[in-house]
Formats: sequence, C-alpha cells, structure tokens
Amino acid sequence: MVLQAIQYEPASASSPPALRILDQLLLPHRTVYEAIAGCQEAHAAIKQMKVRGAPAIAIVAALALAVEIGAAAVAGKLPSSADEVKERIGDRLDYLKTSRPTAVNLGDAVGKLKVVAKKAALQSGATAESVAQAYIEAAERMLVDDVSDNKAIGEHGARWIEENTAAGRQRKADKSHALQVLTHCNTGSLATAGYGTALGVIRSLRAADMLTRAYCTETRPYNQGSRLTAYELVHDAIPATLITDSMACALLAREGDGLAAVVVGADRVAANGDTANKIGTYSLAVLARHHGVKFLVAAPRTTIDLTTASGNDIVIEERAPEEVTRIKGPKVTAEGKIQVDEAAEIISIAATGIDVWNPAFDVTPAELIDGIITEVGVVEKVDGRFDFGTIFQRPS
Ligand SMILES: CSC[C@H]1O[C@H](OP(=O)(O)O)[C@H](O)[C@@H]1O
Repeated sequence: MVLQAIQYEPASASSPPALRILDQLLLPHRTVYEAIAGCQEAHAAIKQMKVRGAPAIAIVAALALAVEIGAAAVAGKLPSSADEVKERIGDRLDYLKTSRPTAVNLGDAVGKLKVVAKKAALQSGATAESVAQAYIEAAERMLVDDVSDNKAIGEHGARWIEENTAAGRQRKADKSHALQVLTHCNTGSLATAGYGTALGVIRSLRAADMLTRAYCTETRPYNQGSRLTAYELVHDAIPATLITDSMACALLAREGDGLAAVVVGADRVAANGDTANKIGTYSLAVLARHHGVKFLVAAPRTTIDLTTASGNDIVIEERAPEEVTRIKGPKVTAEGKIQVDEAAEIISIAATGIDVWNPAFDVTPAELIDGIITEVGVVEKVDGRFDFGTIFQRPS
C-alpha cells in the first residue's frame, strides 16, 4: 500500500476532477479518506489539520479549486468570460490562503496560480473554458512536481550526509558502522504529495544501505511524530525508535558520532536562512550544535521565501489550548487491544483553569543550520551567510 495523503482523479470527458484527503486526525489507527468538493471543505480540512504539512497544504488547496472549477465547467456553470474566471480564481485562492499563516508553500502556490490564470486570460481568443483548463493543468502539475522534487531532496540530502559527516564516511567505507538520523514532526508522504522531504532523506539513506536507524520525536501536542512519522517508518520497515521530545538531549549525548545528523522539514525559510518549522525544532538545533551533530533542513524551493527578510518577520500560528490540554485516541483494553472501531476517547491531561501557550512553530536561526537541502542541491553558508540567489536559476 502506498501512503498517500492526497488522492486525486483528473477530469474525464463527462466527470469533473475528484479529490480526497486522508484524515490525519484519525491516523495511525484508522484510515479514512474524505472527499473534498471545493474550497470551503479544503479550507476547513487544512485549518483542522486533517491534512497538514507545508507542501500538502498548498497542493490540496490548489486541487480543491481545480475540483470546484472543473465541476462548474462540466455543469456549464462557469462565469461567462475569461476575465470573470480569472477573477473567480483569484478570489478563491485568496480565501484558501487564510487557512493557515505560517507555511509559505500555500502563499507561493497562490501567487503562481494567479499568474497562470492572468496569462491565460490575456491569451488572444481566451475563453472561460481556456482559463479554467489552464488553471486545472497547473494545479495538477504541482502534485507531480512535488514527488519528483522530494526524491531529488532525498538524494541530495543522503549524499551530503555521506560526504560531510563522520558517520557517513565511516558507513560508506565499512557497512559495519552505524549511521543514525533524528527527525522531528512529520515530513513524509503524509506531509507532501509523496516520499517526503526530511523523511525523504531518511528513505534515500535507507535505499542506499547507509541508514541503520531513524529516531523520531513524538512532536507534542499534535503528535505528528508518534502518529504519522512512526506510522510511515513502520510501513516502510525502516528500523526506527520513537522518543519523547524531552528525550532528544539524552539521545544525542548517548549516541555520539553514531548519530550523523538531525534532519527536519520547514514551513518557511526566510531570505537569511532563518527557518520556521514545527515547535521544538529550535531546541533540537541548539542541542545538535552543543553535541557537534549536523543540523539540516530539507525543503523544496517553494518553501524558501525571499520576500521575508528574517525569522523575526515570520507569522507564527498559535492554535487552540485544547490541543495541549487534551489527547484523543482509541480506547485500549486491559489486554492491550486497541479498539479502533469504537469512538475515540478524549482525555483531559491538564489542570482546569491553567493558561496555555500553543505556538505551532518556532524559528531556528540560520547560524544553527548547517545546510538547507533543496531539490537542486544543498545550500551551505558562505562566510556565515546563506545566499539563495543561485538556486532559483538552477533547472529542477
Ligand atoms: C514537509 S512538511 C513541513 C512542515 O509542516 C509541518 O507542520 P504541520 O504538521 O503543522 O503542518 C512540520 O512543521 C513540517 O516540518
């Protein structure tokens, strides 16, 4: 079974495109796909984090509008002119962009897709249908491009670790040596269109027989690590160990050179390399630096935001207190049987009346980042500074 956060069927002669998302609030014990008929459903699913992950959010938003437009076209209910379709596309994309603020991929996709619609509407002989079709094709290309980008990220990251870490060099020379990696949150097939970014690096290391073990943090409070990354690693039969977020320091102290790198994803990389990622990432970067372990960010170029100067300018989403004070999951019998077919239990784990701070992300300063792995190569600091100028000229 291929793990897919997103299932999409292109339009046929008689039926519009169809989109379904895997409801990640029910993973790992229940696999339920939910149909997304348009922008409202997509906005709600993204806001509730039924689907999450910077690339996946952008792709689901883009495809939800493709489904909406495709359905209108099949029903003969598109606005009558090319310009009206272009305006409708712009308005719906602006609405989708409000679903979550921190990940730049959504905003990047919105900007690019608006340009597609604008250019299509300016074509001589443009019609409502031609603008609609141009948009749908561009949205569908995002799904395909993301998987190929992630596989390239995986390869670049694996090669960098092999060449730039003691464990990598030892493991390449002698397979009796261990090479372990620690990752945070979920950056795999459940956060993207497939394969993943940081988890893509782990997959590529494993495919090259370089990886002996992956460690994943549980990533409180949403538990992307224990519910999603652990699920992906078990699914792929990659030797892996789950730790609580608070165990990371003891792990780095225990594992020494055998732990080659901490590899994480990103939601927004600012122009100076400061990186917003899941809450807890910054503390891992500090620990990695203290223990002499490489700290790597894996992200496609669509996550690099040259219009945001530094981490100080990144809006950090704050989420509901209940995500911290409650946990939800299936009951477990005294014999240890997980009751997946019964309604999930919601359990309070905090004192009533306590104030809660629940930022979904934090910012890791560029100074603590050893490399940013993209689909066109690994960017390292030169004279202490990241310069992304060249990577946007490189062909994918
Ligand atoms: C390749 S996913 C990037 C990023 O998205 C996750 O956040 P969330 O689960 O809240 O959408 C996490 O920060 C990942 O590193």
